[in-house]
Amino acid sequence: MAIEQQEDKIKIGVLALQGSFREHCSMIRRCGGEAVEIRSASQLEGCQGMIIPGGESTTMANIARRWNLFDALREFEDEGERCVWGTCAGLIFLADRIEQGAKQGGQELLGGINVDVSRNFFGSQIDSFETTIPCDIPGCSENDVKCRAIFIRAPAIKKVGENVEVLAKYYLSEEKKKEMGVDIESVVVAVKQKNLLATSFHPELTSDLRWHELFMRMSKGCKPFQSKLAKVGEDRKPEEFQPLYTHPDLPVFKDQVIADVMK
Ligand SMILES: NC(=O)CC[C@H](N)C(=O)O
Repeated sequence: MAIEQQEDKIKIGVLALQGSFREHCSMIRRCGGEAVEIRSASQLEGCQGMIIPGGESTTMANIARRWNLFDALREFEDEGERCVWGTCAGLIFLADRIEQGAKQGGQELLGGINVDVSRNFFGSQIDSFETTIPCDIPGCSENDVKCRAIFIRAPAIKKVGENVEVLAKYYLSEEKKKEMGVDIESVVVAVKQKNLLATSFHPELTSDLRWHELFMRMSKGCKPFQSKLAKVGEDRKPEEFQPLYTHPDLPVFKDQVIADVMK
C-alpha cells in the first residue's frame, strides 16, 4: 500500500554522485513522495530524508569530497531531525566503524550508526547473489514479512552496538560457509538507529516498496532541512573544487601531486 499522496509531498533527497540513485528516486515517486537528486548542498534544502544509494563507497566519498558535500551531509544528518537511509555502499557510509576491508589509508565516512561493518563481506562482484530473507519492517502490517534481498559485493554488519535495532539477518548455509571459508552462523543485514536506516541489500532493485514505505513513514514527521552552512546559490563552482589529492592514495592523483610539485 503506497503512502497517501499529499499536497505537500514528503521530500526525499537521493545522493546522486554515483550508483543506483535513479532506482531510489523512482521508488520514492511510486510511494507518492518527491525525489530530488542531490549533487550540491543547496539541493538538500527542504528535504526531510536523504538516501545514500549503493555503488562504491570510496568512489562516492571521493566525489563528495571533491564537490565539497561532506559538511552539508553531516549537517543534514547530525541534528537528528531528519532521516537518512544507506543501502549497501550507503550502509558503509553510515557505519561508525569499518571492521574489515577499509580502503588502505582509511576512507571518509559519515557515521552515525553504532555498528562495525565488514566491506565486501560476501566476496567480490562475481559472488553477488539474490535470496529471500525474513525481515522485521517497523510499522508493516503484514505478518512474517519476507523480502527478496539482492546482495551486490555487499557489506555485512559484524557487530551491533547500543541503540541499534536489528531488522534483518542473513543466515549462512553450510555450503555458503564452506564457499566463503568462514564459520559464522549469521550476519546482520538491516538496522535502524532512531532516524537512521541501513540495509546491505538493494530494495530499490526489486519491485517491493515496503522498505521505501518504511523510510517515507520515518521521514514524514521530519523537519525540512534548512542549512546554516550552505545557502542556495552558494554551491561551489567547478573551478573551486577541493583538489582530490587531499587523499592522495590513488596512483592517478599521485601523478598530479608530483606534477604540481615539479611546477
Ligand atoms: N553494491 C554496493 O553498494 C557495493 C558496495 C561496495 N562493496 C563498497 O565498498 O562500496
